[in-house]
Amino acid sequence: MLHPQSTEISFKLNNGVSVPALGLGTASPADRYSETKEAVKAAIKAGYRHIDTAWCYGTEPYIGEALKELFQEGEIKRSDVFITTKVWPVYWDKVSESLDESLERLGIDYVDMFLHHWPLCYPKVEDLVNGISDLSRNPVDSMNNPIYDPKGDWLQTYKDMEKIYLDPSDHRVRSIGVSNYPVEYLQKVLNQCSVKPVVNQIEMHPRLPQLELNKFCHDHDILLTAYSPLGSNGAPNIKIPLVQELSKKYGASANDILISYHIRKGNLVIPRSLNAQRLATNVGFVFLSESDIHDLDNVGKTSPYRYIDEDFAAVVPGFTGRDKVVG
Ligand SMILES: NC(=O)C1=CN([C@@H]2O[C@H](COP(=O)(O)OP(=O)(O)OC[C@H]3O[C@@H](n4cnc5c(N)ncnc54)[C@H](O)[C@@H]3O)[C@@H](O)[C@H]2O)C=CC1
Ligand SMILES: O=C1O[C@H](CO)[C@@H](O)[C@@H]1O
Repeated sequence: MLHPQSTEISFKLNNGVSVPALGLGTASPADRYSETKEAVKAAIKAGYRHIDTAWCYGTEPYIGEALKELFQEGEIKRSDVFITTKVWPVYWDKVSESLDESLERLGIDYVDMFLHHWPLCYPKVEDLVNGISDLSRNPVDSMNNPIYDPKGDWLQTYKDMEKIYLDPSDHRVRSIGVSNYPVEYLQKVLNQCSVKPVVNQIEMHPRLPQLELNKFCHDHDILLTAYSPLGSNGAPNIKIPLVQELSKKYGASANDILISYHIRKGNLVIPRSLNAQRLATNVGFVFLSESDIHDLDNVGKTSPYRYIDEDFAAVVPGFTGRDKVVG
């Protein structure tokens, strides 16, 4: 049976906006930020129409350069590409400023999706050397423990995003959503806010299948976006024996199996690569069977593994500690 490429599959967000299932991740390593420009151009030429970035990645200006050239060359127009950015916790109470900075760096006047990056609040601590907009990305005390803003209220960030989205004179965002939200936080948003998040972007792959969040989000018409689908740096998930087995069974790359796993479940997925050849070849969609999906879920069901595990996430229930994760 013939199947479309992963780049040709789209889903509908709960506000009616269409989103390509496969997006390009752009959390490039700091010493390779500038390569993001050519990666974005290569991805667009390979058929990608969805780019995931964030205020804190440092790659927005390079994505902006790529988009400018792609628009000038007539390769795509703005409405052909879905762009996501995110507000980082140092700007938990400066949502509008964060959005303006992102738009300026990206060289565009709206984003298709604007996400609350983490439900926590950092104080604004100056860091003129390694900071972002001269603020420390992850403020820590003298013992290297994360410090949080005592006046902070993570829900306020989402409420401020909601105001922007609902203001009929403000056209800067086409949809709003969240990232790294556990079920109880999503429930709080549903109880206290009027705009349902369109997505929850979370780490998800066979070693961290996130079955509880899948059920909750699908029951509430919230899409999940899988980050670190390959297992982040070095793509360790490619070596999972079952992934290798399915790769042989379907005559597809292990990368395609790991991406199709999410799309087949109706979720979005945003792998990262700076390699033009990989970007062009890893877009095959594999129509995995129900039993393949079940088996892939089982890889991490009993002993889930989280690759992105940073100290600051300790305040978000269930989101930290490699030994403590709930799949
Ligand atoms: N919302 C959030 O808190 C987070 C969001 N993200 C987003 O998700 C994206 C993807 O997650 P990442 O952690 O970047 O990791 P990933 O799981 O996409 O893996 C990236 C790694 O895989 C390598 N790779 C890519 N294709 C490969 C192939 N075919 N064979 C071998 N190696 C390959 C890359 O060189 C890189 O080292 C990010 O770039 C970012 O946009 C990532 C982390 C957290
Ligand atoms: O999006 C993100 O990327 C970094 C890790 O790559 C993480 O801190 C953040 O959630």
